[in-house]
Amino acid sequence: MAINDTKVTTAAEQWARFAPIVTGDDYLDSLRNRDVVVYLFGEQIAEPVDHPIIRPSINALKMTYDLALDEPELATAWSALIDAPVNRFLHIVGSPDDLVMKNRMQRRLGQLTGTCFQRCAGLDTISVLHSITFDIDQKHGTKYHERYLAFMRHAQRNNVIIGAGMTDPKGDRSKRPSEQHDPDLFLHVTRRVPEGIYVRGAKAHMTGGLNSHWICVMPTMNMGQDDRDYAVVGMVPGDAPGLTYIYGRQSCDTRAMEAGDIDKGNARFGGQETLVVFDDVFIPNEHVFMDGEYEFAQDMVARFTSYHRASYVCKTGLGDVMVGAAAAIADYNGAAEASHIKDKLVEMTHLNETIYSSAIASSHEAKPLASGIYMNDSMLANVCKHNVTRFPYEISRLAQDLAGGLLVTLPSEADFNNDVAGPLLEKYFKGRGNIPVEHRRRMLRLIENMTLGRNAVGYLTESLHGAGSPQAQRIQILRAMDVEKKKGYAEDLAGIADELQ
Ligand SMILES: Cc1cc2nc3c(=O)[nH]c(=O)nc-3n(C[C@H](O)[C@H](O)[C@H](O)COP(=O)(O)OP(=O)(O)OC[C@H]3O[C@@H](n4cnc5c(N)ncnc54)[C@H](O)[C@@H]3O)c2cc1C
Repeated sequence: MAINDTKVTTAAEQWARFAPIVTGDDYLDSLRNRDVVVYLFGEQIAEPVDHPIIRPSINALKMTYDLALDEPELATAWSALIDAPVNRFLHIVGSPDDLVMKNRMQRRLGQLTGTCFQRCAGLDTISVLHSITFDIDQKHGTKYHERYLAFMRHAQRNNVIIGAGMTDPKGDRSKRPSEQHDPDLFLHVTRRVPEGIYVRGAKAHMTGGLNSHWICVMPTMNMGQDDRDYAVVGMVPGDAPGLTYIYGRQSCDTRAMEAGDIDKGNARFGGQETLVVFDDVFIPNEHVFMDGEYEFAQDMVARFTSYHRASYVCKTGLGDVMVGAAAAIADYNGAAEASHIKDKLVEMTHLNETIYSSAIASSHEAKPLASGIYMNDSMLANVCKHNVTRFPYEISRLAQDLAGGLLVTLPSEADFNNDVAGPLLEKYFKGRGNIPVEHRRRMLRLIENMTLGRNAVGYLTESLHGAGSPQAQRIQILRAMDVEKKKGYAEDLAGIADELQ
């Protein structure tokens, strides 16, 4: 691939194009008329904001702005950096309480949207950058922390969304970045000029990338000396020249193109993942926060996962919706009073609250780092995320149990609107008492949406792989579990003297 001579722009020029966002509608406006290259179903999309498949994902992010106005005590915080209140998704965590409040807000947004609202990875990125830039400066005498704070002042004043581009395509998993057959399988620096750097490669599965104002690129794994050019962290505007977004398909996504809103299951809200390709994208020095300090990549990933694995508490908000949906459909079916139904709702709640408790505990147990920021307890954050890789699947199984087979055999909205088929369906799909058939259909479609359809991405598979596949948590738990110390407790109580060992 030839090197693009994309125009060198300064950080000031990049920020000059932003206007402060206050309301959810301001946010929608901020995404309009951007010069972004987006492919979906083999076509370039002129205006993503108005596309029926994309719009629900934008609505979910919009909710993070709406909530800040509706429930400011939950979704805003005071920023010492600009001496003003800021959206909690841009707040630099100064205490364990900040992390607890963040978790509460995440659960609330899960309840309101029933999907991934796409802003947590960005928040966790700005948290980890605070301490990593500080630590690199301490060792190398660089100026990354100052640059980071300057970026954050702009970000907070303009109330922007930052997406996290950590996961590279990775090619052959057994090989390091510098060993891949194609050097672009991990994002890397291709050129350094006095004003900044150029990066090439791609970031995979990027949540809300297209809906973000900035994308932070950062390493996805530990790096060695030969991987120097891959050890790069920088902020790229979401509409930077050289970026191409290729939209990820979701199960049942074309239902968003159909008439009517019932078969969509959750017509208003959805998630979004894209492959984001960087074709020699320029990053001005002011927005470069790591360039070649490969020995910090491992710490950066470990700290990011400490924050981000606790952020999966958001799935408890979706779990609340699932418990509610399961209880409602049992009620509509006339089975709500059965003892096994109540017991299954108890089981779902128990699983959901177990996730919540590990996340909240991890935040309460947060400790300060050298830069002054607080970080979640890593063991408990990993336990939280590991629970999330399993419990939503069991919660979904129980919701499907209570829903009955109609969950997957219910005819289409078009058939319900048909003059002949419609009345037959109304007659034969009547449930309990005066509950309208439409209520039953809507609740079944919501459960379908979250366990088999578009939002199963956010509730199930993202729960499995997002922030690292299950094995990544087991490795962290293994590292931190200190079995030798625990053997000591047991041997002490068992009366096994040192001299016998
Ligand atoms: C819905 C969704 C949203 C996401 N959002 C974001 C985002 O916003 N930003 C972002 O940066 N990332 C995001 N991710 C990416 C996520 O972090 C990765 O999916 C995750 O780290 C796993 O990587 P992978 O998908 O490449 O799977 P793979 O690496 O291919 O893993 C597949 C399996 O192979 C195993 N495996 C992989 N490598 C090895 C090895 N070397 N040795 C032994 N076993 C191995 C894994 O344990 C796993 O079981 C998202 C993912 C999903 C599904």
